[in-house]
Amino acid sequence: MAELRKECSDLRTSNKSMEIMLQNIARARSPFLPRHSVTAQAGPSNVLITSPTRDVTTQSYPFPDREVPGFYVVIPAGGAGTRLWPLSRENHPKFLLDVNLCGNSLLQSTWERLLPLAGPSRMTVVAGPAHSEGILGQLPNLAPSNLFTEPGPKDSMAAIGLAAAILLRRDPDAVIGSFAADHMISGEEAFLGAVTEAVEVAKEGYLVTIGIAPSHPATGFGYIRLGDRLGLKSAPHSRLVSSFKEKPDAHTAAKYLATGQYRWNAGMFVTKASLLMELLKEHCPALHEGLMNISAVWDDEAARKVALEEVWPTLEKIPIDNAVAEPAAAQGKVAVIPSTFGWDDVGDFSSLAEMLPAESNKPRVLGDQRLVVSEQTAGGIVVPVSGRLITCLGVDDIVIVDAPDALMVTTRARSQEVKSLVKKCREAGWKNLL
Ligand SMILES: Nc1nc2c(ncn2[C@@H]2O[C@H](COP(=O)(O)OP(=O)(O)O[C@H]3O[C@H](CO)[C@@H](O)[C@H](O)[C@@H]3O)[C@@H](O)[C@H]2O)c(=O)[nH]1
Repeated sequence: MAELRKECSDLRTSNKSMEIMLQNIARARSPFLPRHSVTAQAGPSNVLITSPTRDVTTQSYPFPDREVPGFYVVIPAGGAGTRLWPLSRENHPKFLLDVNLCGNSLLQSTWERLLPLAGPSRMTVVAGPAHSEGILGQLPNLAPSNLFTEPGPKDSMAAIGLAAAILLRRDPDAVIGSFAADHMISGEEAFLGAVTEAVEVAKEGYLVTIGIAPSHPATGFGYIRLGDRLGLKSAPHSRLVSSFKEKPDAHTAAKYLATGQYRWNAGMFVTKASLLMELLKEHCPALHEGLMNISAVWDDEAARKVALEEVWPTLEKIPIDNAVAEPAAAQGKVAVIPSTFGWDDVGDFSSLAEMLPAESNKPRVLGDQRLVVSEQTAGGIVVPVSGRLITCLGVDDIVIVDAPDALMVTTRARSQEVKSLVKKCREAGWKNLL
């Protein structure tokens, strides 16, 4: 018996070491994978994904004073973030990467930031089937029943609408807040304060967004024009949204900034689930009907599978901004909480560069500084991943990303266009590297 016990113990140790070894290998391959993650390759102790005992209702909740009762977090985790290729790949999209080498992926940081408000049982994620395993591996406290798997990308309205329709059936009074899985935020207290205020305004029957103070005339974001103050005691900063302006050109963006009346749209929406579905019914009735039909059978696995197969492909592909936010703003039903926390959608290598400390006449380095030797090369960003030495001379504002299997070189000004480079690689037959 003692021998058997020792054998079991040895086996457990070797499984454990195997897991650590595999995680270390994965990390050595890419330092941009987060520190804490249980993946399918992690070996036999990978029970989190299938374990029927993964029960969030029994988990401890360490932030009782921050909790907002009845508030549900929805994290749409879509898109591959191809502008960050070759760091991001189809199997490791931006939200699963630790892009600033802080130890957490963007998804994990999003989860931790919002957990105090909702607690694990009211945290939900909407994502495609290819990423379910990665998501559950990175978020061990996410209940599998709170991961809403969509068969294919249908843009943000269908993703957020699916979560809203399911949560509405679970809790008719649910207030939901949707927050992208792959954004960076600094000033977390200000962020939590803004969301808490947004919930108060949502309870008054508004679709509420959070407006970010713009720091430069960005062309990759939507803008929100501020309207009148709402005058709510519980939400002193709240204003009506006068209108949304999606991704203006540089000239128009500069004009917006000069007025002081615009905020960036960070794609954060807080609303009663019932209001979101009413607005959807009014402005996109077919999409509303499809989502209501799917949510009606969500808890029946077989019926859900059929509904997703039959209905999902027919749904309209439309962003939440166009589907409901813009038309509802014209009806005076959208409010904004202008806020001051730092925010970025880390959309490309140029915005990643902005997050790193600058040194004069040197590129910023994301990774091991010793691997980059440069002269007269200012303003750019170098990402050494492969481990080889990278040298540059006289190439200002350059972007170099040196992954083991692909090297990407561009300029900061053109880093938004990496997306089209990825498309070109696909056409050239390099699908396995994307
Ligand atoms: N699950 C899922 N999520 C999706 C899908 N499509 C988009 N999303 C998620 O919805 C959010 C917004 O989608 P994007 O496609 O990234 O939007 P965008 O063009 O960048 O513009 C929106 O976000 C900007 C801020 O990043 C805003 O400035 C802009 O006004 C707009 O709201 C992101 O979190 C993205 O992951 C989808 O098919 N499925």
